[in-house]
Amino acid sequence: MVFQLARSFVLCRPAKIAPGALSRLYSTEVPQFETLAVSVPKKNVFHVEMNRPKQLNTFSMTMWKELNYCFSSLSDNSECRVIVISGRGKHFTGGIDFKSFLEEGTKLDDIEDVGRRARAFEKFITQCQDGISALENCVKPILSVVHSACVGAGVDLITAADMRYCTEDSWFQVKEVDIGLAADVGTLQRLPKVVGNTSTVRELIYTARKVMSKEALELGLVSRIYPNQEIAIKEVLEIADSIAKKSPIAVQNSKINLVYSQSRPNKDGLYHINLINQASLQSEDPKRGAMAAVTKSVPEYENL
Ligand SMILES: CCC/C=C/C=C/C(=O)SCCNC(=O)CCNC(=O)[C@H](O)C(C)(C)COP(=O)(O)OP(=O)(O)OC[C@H]1O[C@@H](n2cnc3c(N)ncnc32)[C@H](O)[C@@H]1OP(=O)(O)O
Repeated sequence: MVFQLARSFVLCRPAKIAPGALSRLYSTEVPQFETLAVSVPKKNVFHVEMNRPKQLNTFSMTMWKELNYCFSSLSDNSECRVIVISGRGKHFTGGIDFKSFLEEGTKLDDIEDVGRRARAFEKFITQCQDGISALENCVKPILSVVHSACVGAGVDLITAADMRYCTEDSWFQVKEVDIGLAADVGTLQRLPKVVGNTSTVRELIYTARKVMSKEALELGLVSRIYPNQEIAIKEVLEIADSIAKKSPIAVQNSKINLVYSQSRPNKDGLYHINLINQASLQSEDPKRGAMAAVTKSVPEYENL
C-alpha cells in the first residue's frame, strides 16, 4: 500500500528551516522539494530520490539545503522509521554542480575584505556540510542505493548513510583533487571509517581513480551488488521493511549510539548507551519484545 506523503508530513518538525519552506513541510498537500522526491512505498519506510535527472543529480545550492531540511524533518517524523535514498535518471550523482559552484564562488569573491570573505566562505561550506551531515544526524537508519556514477559529493553522501548497496554498473570516485579541492563535506572523515584500509582510502583520495562495483564490495564500501536499479531498490526496500518492523526505540537508540561511539573511546560509548538505556529499558518495547520471544509471536511497536 502506498501511503500519501502528506499524512506523514503533517506532524513533521524540521530542526532547521529555511524561509518559505515551512508551508511546504507543514502542508497537508504532498510536499514538493525542488531537488528531492519523497514517497512512502511501505509502511514506515520513506524513499528519498535525488530528482535532478537532467543535471545528473548534481548538487546545487538548493539541493544541499533541501537535503538538510528533508533529513532533519524525517528524523523528527514519527511515521518514518527507515529511509532509502537513491537517484533518478542515468546516474546516482555527478557530484557538485559546477555551474552552481562557480556562481557561488564568484559571488563570494566580490566581497572585498578578506576576513569578511572568509566568513562568507565558511557559511557556504557549512551549508554544504550540513546537507550531508543531516543523514548522519537523522536518527532513522538510511540505506543508500547507488547506480552508475557516484562521484565527489556522492561519496560524501553515501558515507554519511548507514548502509550502502549498489548495482553492477556502479562506480565510485573521490574526485575532489581533480577539481583542485580537498574534500570538505565528509569523505575524509567518514570514508576511512567505512573502508578501514587507510592505505587504499588515501590512494583513492590522492589519485581520484574510479572504483568499480566489484572492488567497492571487496573494500566493504558496499554491502551487496544487485543486477540493476529496479531490483536493487526492490530488495533494499525489503531490508528497510524488516528494520521498520523492529522496535523504533531499539533501532534509533542503536544508531544514536553507533554515531556517538564512532570516534570516541569504548568507555565513553558504553557510558552513553548506559545512560540511554537507563530510560529505554523502562519503555514498553523491551517488554513487548521479550514477551513475543516467549510466546513465539510477532511484536508490534508504537511509532517513536
Ligand atoms: C564546498 C563544496 C563542497 C563540495 C564539494 C564537492 C565536490 C565534488 O563533487 S567533486 C566532483 C565533481 N564532479 C565531477 O567531476 C563529475 C564530472 N562529470 C563526469 O565525470 C561525467 O559527466 C559523469 C560521469 C557524471 C556523467 O558522464 P556521462 O557520459 O553520462 O555524461 P556527460 O556527457 O559527461 O555529461 C552530460 C552533461 O552533464 C554535464 N555535467 C557533468 N557533470 C557535471 C557537473 N558536476 N556539474 C555540471 N554539469 C555537469 C556535462 O558537462 C554534460 O553537459 P553538456 O556537454 O552540456 O551536455
